[in-house]
Amino acid sequence: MLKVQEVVKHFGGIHAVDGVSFEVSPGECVALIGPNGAGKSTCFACIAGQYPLTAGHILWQGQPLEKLAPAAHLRHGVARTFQVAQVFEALTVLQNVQLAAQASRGLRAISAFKLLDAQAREPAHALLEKTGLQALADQDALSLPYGAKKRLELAMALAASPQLLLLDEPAAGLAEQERASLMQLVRQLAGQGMAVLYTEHNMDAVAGVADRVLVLIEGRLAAQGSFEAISRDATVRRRYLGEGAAHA
Ligand SMILES: Nc1ncnc2c1ncn2[C@@H]1O[C@H](COP(=O)(O)OP(=O)(O)OP(=O)(O)O)[C@@H](O)[C@H]1O
Repeated sequence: MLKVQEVVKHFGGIHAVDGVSFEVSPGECVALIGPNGAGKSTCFACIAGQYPLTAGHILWQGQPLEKLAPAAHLRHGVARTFQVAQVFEALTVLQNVQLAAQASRGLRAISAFKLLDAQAREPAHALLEKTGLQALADQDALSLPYGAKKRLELAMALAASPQLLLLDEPAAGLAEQERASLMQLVRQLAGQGMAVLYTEHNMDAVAGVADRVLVLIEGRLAAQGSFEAISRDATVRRRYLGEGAAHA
């Protein structure tokens, strides 16, 4: 289980995250939403180990995650994706996933590339199958359409066999059809027992996908519950989802 306990992150005088606590259990798909500047990215970055905390704790399976470097997260079953998909454009789709699988076993990237081996091929093919990329296995990542690049980044994250998956705006930049099918995949991953936490601006990627929605406003958790429940919440309606509220 992921336990975020009273997390505070200040940048000088800016209280980006101001005492946030929540938990994500295995098998649960949780969305972190809120207006621009609410602290979503900062909160997410704290969990992913990008920033030292001003105060509070982040525990994963009882381990203090905030004490681990981001690179060590994979070894503890925590993988992430980025808002703008990050893949190796000079490699094929299959090679990207092979490399990710090997890197997650602790091989340095440069030596891992030289060692792209048959051993990692089968699991990599299975991941391409799972993420709907099998037909593109031998295509250079450079020439992939953006939706496929987002899928590839997800396949690379899955190559580490994570138990906690952190997705930074998985639906950003995707057309409606691509978004729906990617979020269906995300839902399936949680259904298979993974703990999934994602930030999102697009409510189509939250409604019917997230088991629970956390709403951040001004660095604090303003509401949490099902999408239906938070949609009815007076504060959330006034500050984010409701009539006249500005949201992207
Ligand atoms: N590295 C930083 N240095 C200084 N201030 C920062 C930094 N990162 C974020 N902030 C500030 O912290 C606050 C929260 O920003 P954050 O990016 O976490 O919000 P967000 O909810 O992710 O917004 P958006 O939806 O627009 O991405 C904002 O006031 C922002 O300007």
